[in-house]
Amino acid sequence: MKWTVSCLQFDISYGNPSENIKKAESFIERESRHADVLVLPELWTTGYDLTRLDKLADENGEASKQWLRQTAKTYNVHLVAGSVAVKEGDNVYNTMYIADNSGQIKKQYQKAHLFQLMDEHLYLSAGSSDGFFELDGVKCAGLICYDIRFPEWVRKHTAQGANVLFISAEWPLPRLDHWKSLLVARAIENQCFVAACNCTGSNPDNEFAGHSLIIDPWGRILAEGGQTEGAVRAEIDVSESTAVRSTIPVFHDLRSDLY
Ligand SMILES: O=C(O)CCC(=O)C(=O)O
Repeated sequence: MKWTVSCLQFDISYGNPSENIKKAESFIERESRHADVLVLPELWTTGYDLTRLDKLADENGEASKQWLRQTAKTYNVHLVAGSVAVKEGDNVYNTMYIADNSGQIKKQYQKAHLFQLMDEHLYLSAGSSDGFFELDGVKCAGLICYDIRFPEWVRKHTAQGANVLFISAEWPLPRLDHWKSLLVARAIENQCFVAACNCTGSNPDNEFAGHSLIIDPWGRILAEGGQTEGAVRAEIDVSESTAVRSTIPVFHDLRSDLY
């Protein structure tokens, strides 16, 4: 399967969902002419407006899912729709939705690792189920930002066969070097493609790094954004992941008797 994948990196308007939805739609409208799969950043409707998140969060994700079904179908594109704040009962989750190009929701993933340095644990609840899904018969996983610091969590998904990792993030500029090194390492050690979408711009507390990346299973960077808004696009041939896994059979050679 060959896909053109595009990460839509943009400056998220703080606590302003209607502005952000308008901006995302115009990116999606333009980029759907060039790509099969589009990836959005983390918390792209609200940004990290944590103190108001309880009010801004989408009740059970109903509005987000409705928007996603319609948008994916209208533009005939698979959407890894970043993440949005979703309220379930008394809890708010950092939730990623994925829809295929027929408008069917394929997956919901709630961020498993909350980033204490940005106070996420005070305002959000951690999810506890995996991010594994399939699109066009391709095994994929969706993960969110801080999750990439947990190689065991990523490996859980690739051990289940995921050949493509989609990451949505609001990764701060001071740790841009970590962002790049961690993503390249996750691609190499898991012998998979990585498509990672980070936002640009800033909020009252952080400046964000942009530099969305698309990386192949050898760890080569196929496309990289800068610090300004735009689409970061590359064609990927998913079978390359299987080819690399048979050249260096890491998954076969794993010593699960030792660790
Ligand atoms: O791990 C990091 O340095 C950044 C993580 C982060 O910003 C997040 O999970 O929102």
